[in-house]
Amino acid sequence: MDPQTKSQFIKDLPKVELHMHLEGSLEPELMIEIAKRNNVDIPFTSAEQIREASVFTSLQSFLDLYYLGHTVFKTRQDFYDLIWAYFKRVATGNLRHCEIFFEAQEHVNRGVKLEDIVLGLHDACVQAKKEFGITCGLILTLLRHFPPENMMELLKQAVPLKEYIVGIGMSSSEAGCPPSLYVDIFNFAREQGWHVTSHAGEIGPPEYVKDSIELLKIERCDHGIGARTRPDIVKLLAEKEIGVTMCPISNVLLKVTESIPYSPIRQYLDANVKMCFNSDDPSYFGSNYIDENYAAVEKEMGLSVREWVKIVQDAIDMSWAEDDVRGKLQEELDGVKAKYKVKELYGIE
Ligand SMILES: Nc1ncnc2[nH]cnc12
Ligand SMILES: [Zn+2]
Repeated sequence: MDPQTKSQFIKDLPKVELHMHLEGSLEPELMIEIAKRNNVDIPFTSAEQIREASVFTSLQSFLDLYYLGHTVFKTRQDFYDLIWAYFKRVATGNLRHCEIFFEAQEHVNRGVKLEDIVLGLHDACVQAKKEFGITCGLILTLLRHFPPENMMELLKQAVPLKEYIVGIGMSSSEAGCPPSLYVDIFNFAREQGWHVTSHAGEIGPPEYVKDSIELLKIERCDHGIGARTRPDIVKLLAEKEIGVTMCPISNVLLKVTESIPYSPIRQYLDANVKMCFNSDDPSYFGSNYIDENYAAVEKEMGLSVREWVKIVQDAIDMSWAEDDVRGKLQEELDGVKAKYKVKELYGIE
């Protein structure tokens, strides 16, 4: 495929995003606007200042700014506006389905009502399906910098809102927070019928990936790149079909990997680990959304057509979408394969 056709082929692929923190899509202009209308003091008066502050030396240096951004949110409308801005942006990049992390624990601990958050987000999801044909699942994401008891309290509060929440995730820094601390939390979440995933092996050691699989029984692994020095754990990911949701631009900007080719993308592809590419916190990482992550991987690594099809197929297979949505995504991927004669020219069914 010539480079121009290849780039169009990658744009045409139906995008499925499984690792995006809603609060990480807060563009600086919207942060300023919501802070003003809610009378929240933040140490910035312009979007430009926030962009200038968005240069990071580590995961923690990012989290410090990121959680400051959380403080502007108060009302149901705020959450609607935040997710709506994401939908509007990604609709232009052919996003078809997403499962989004929302970090209610920060907001509820500040006094915001969980119901306002969930219902504000849900309203926008309904509208996005109508207006853009985008489907969205909401993942209530627990934060490791709060104690497990606080996580459990939030999960219990979320039970009556169960129908609006597709799964439970866990993020924030892994430092000093091994998966073994959260066994009861994940047992409770699974008992409620929620899907479960967790950040593991972003900055944490390989054992955190293994323990998240074996103790927390995660269905997919967010980042998961920390397993790369342990072939036995990479094999476990492949054998148990635990897909990893990779975030290539995030890993480079947070100094987790030296560059995109130095992440384990090639290693995991060759080991037949399921994986997909995602944006993590697009607004804080130079407004690089999922389509820009796809383009960056192609620019740095030049994956084959076969591998690109696998990435999107894996994302569909890893998703927690209902069967009808999954069927529609499959049809769209098959349509792109037919358009580019992928079966005839590249031998992929
Ligand atoms: N990259 C990341 N790692 C852990 N927690 C996060 N929350 C938002 N982005 C995150
Ligand atoms: Zn993340």
